Amino acid sequence: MTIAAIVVMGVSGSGKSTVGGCLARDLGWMFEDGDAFHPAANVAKMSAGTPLTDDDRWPWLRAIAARIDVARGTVAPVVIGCSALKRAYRDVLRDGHGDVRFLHLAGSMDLITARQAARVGHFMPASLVASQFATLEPTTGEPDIVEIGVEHDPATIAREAIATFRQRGDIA
Ligand SMILES: Nc1ncnc2c1ncn2[C@@H]1O[C@H](COP(=O)(O)OP(=O)(O)OP(=O)(O)O)[C@@H](O)[C@H]1O
Ligand SMILES: O=C(O)[C@H](O)[C@@H](O)[C@H](O)[C@H](O)CO
Repeated sequence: MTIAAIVVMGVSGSGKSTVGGCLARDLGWMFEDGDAFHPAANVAKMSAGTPLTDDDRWPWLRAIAARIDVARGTVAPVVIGCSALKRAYRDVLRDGHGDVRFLHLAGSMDLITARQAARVGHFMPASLVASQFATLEPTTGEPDIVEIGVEHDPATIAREAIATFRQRGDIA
């Protein structure tokens, strides 16, 4: 089975863009930031400190699934950062194909809130991190998800993720 995408998932501030960039570079794959697929209204809402609803998220998730479908069609796999907080969201991205894998960047609310508060030039306020944790559904029972803690530096996390995906036979 050729993998179409590795989705780097986790709450806002968990390091999806940072780690996803390292991962894509190390694999020689393209990187896409899921934030770029949000309609402007979603970005405005988050910037104002209001969490998105399911209805806000469905079109965004479908747009990311469509990008994964392009990767599938062109056989050019992609790393995509997308919070994918609920199982139903992850199912939209899987789209029943069996060729999507997830890297879940897991960490404590304290650590991630501190990183988020220190980050500059991003629309997402640190005040939304708590709601991200409240929305995050456990990934247990989803064998296509590899979880790594965010205490390590991004390059180490990317290396560990590649070693694990290789060990599992997901990637060459
Ligand atoms: N493993 C890490 N160790 C130390 N700092 C990190 C790590 N990962 C990310 N950071 C820092 O934490 C902040 C948040 O990271 P990043 O923007 O990559 O998160 P994100 O999950 O993409 O966020 P969002 O979903 O809000 O776009 C950044 O300032 C980044 O430099
Ligand atoms: O599902 C959501 O609540 C949003 O998509 C957020 O997770 C943002 O995309 C991102 O994390 C902020 O940069």
